[in-house]
Amino acid sequence: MTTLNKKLRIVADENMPKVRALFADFGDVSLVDGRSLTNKQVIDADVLLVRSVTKVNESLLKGASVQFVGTATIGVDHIDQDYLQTKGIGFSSAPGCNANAVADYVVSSLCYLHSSKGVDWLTKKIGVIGFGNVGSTVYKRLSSAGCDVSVFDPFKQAEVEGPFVSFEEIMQSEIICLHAPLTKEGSHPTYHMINSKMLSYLKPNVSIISAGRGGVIDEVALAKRYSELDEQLNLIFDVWEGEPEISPTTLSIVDIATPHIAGYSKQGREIGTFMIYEAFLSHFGLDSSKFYKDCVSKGYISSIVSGHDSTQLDVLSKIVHSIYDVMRDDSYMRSAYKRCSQKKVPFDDLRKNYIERDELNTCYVSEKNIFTALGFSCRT
Ligand SMILES: NC(=O)c1ccc[n+]([C@@H]2O[C@H](COP(=O)([O-])OP(=O)(O)OC[C@H]3O[C@@H](n4cnc5c(N)ncnc54)[C@H](O)[C@@H]3O)[C@@H](O)[C@H]2O)c1
Ligand SMILES: O=C(O)[C@H](O)[C@H](O)COP(=O)(O)O
Repeated sequence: MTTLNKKLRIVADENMPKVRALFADFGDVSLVDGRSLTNKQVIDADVLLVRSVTKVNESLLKGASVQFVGTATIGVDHIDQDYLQTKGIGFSSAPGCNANAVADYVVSSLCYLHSSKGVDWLTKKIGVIGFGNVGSTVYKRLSSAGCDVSVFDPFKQAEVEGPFVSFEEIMQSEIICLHAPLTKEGSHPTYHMINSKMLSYLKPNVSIISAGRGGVIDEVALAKRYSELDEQLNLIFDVWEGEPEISPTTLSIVDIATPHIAGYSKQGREIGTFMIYEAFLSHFGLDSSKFYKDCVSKGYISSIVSGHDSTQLDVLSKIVHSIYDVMRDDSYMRSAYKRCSQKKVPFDDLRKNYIERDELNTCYVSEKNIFTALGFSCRT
C-alpha cells in the first residue's frame, strides 16, 4: 500500500456530499463556495474538488500547486482540460454518476405531462438528443416501456448501432428529450443547436424536456416561436442559458421550471463524490479505505406493491410521483422567484438547499413490469 509522505491540502466545493468522510484521511479538507472560488483560495492546494459552478482554467489555477482536479459531475464544460493537460495536472470527472437521476427526472416529467396535460406519452413518438450515459439510459427505459423512441447523436451514430435519425427528424418528435453537452467547437457544436430554424420543424402540441445544458436551446428564438404558436408547446426546463441568472421570459413560458437539479438524486450526488475519490486514489497511487456500499445511501421507500391496473398511466404517475415529483421542485422555484429581490437571484440557494430525493431504483417491486422498465428495481 502506498502512503503519502505529507498531508494533502484539499479544497472542495461545500455542495459535495460525503467529501469530508472520503477525503479527510489524506489531509485537510477546506470547504468553499464553488461559484465564487478565487485563485487565492486554491493557490496552496494540492487537490481541487469541484462541481459544475466552478470554472477551472488558467485564471483560477495560475501559480497554484494543484496536482489533481476532480469534478463530481458528468458535464465538463466548466473545465479547461487542455490547460490541465499542459500543466500536467491530473483530472477526472464522474461519467454517468447521475444518469439514473436525470432519467428519473424525465420519467417524472412524462408523468406530469400525463397528469396535468393529459399527454398519453406511452403512445407518443419520442426523440432523444444525445446518446451518452444519460440519453442511452432514457432510451433504454422508455423503449423497454414500449414507447417508440428515436435518437440523434452524430458521434455515436458513427460508432454504435441504434435507432438513429436526422436532426430534422428528431425535431418532429412529439416529445423531445435533450441530453447533449454544451460544446462550442468541433464538427457538431451544440451551442444554440435548437435555433429558430430547428424550432420551425416542431409539431403542434410538442413537449420538450431540457435537462442537458443551458445554451443548447436559443431561448430568444424559443420565446419567439412560443408567441407565434396557436397550439400548445409544453416546456420542461431544468437547465438555463446564463445560470444562475435566468431569463424571466423563459421562466414565464415554461410549464415546469427547476434549478438544474435533474441530476440531484441523493445517490447520484454521492456516487459523483465516490467516483472522484477513486480517481484521486488512482492518481496518487493510494489504496481504497472506503467502499461504495458505505458511501451510497439506500432509499427511504424500499418497496411498493403494484396491482394489476398499475399499467394505467394515472396509477403509474401517482406511484412515480410518490418517489419523485418534478412539480414539487417547480413550485419551490416559482415561489422563490416570486419572493426574491432583483439583487439576489435564488437559483444557487435552491440548489444548495435542495431536499434530498431518492432514485427510483432504490425502490423495489415484486416482478418485472412497466415499473422496472422505467427504473424501479425488481426483487427477483
Ligand atoms: N441537468 C442535470 O442535472 C444534468 C445531469 C447530468 C448531465 N447533464 C448534462 O447532460 C449531458 C449529457 O450527459 P451524459 O452523461 O449522457 O454525457 P455523455 O458524455 O455520456 O454523452 C453525451 C453524448 O452527447 C453526444 N453529443 C455531442 N454533441 C452532440 C450533438 N451536437 N448532437 C447530439 N448529440 C451530441 C455525444 O456524442 C455523447 O454521446 C452532460 O454533458 C451534461 O452537460 C445535466
Ligand atoms: O453535469 C452534471 O453532472 C450535472 O449537471 C450536475 O448535477 C450539476 O450539478 P452541480 O455540479 O452544478 O452541483
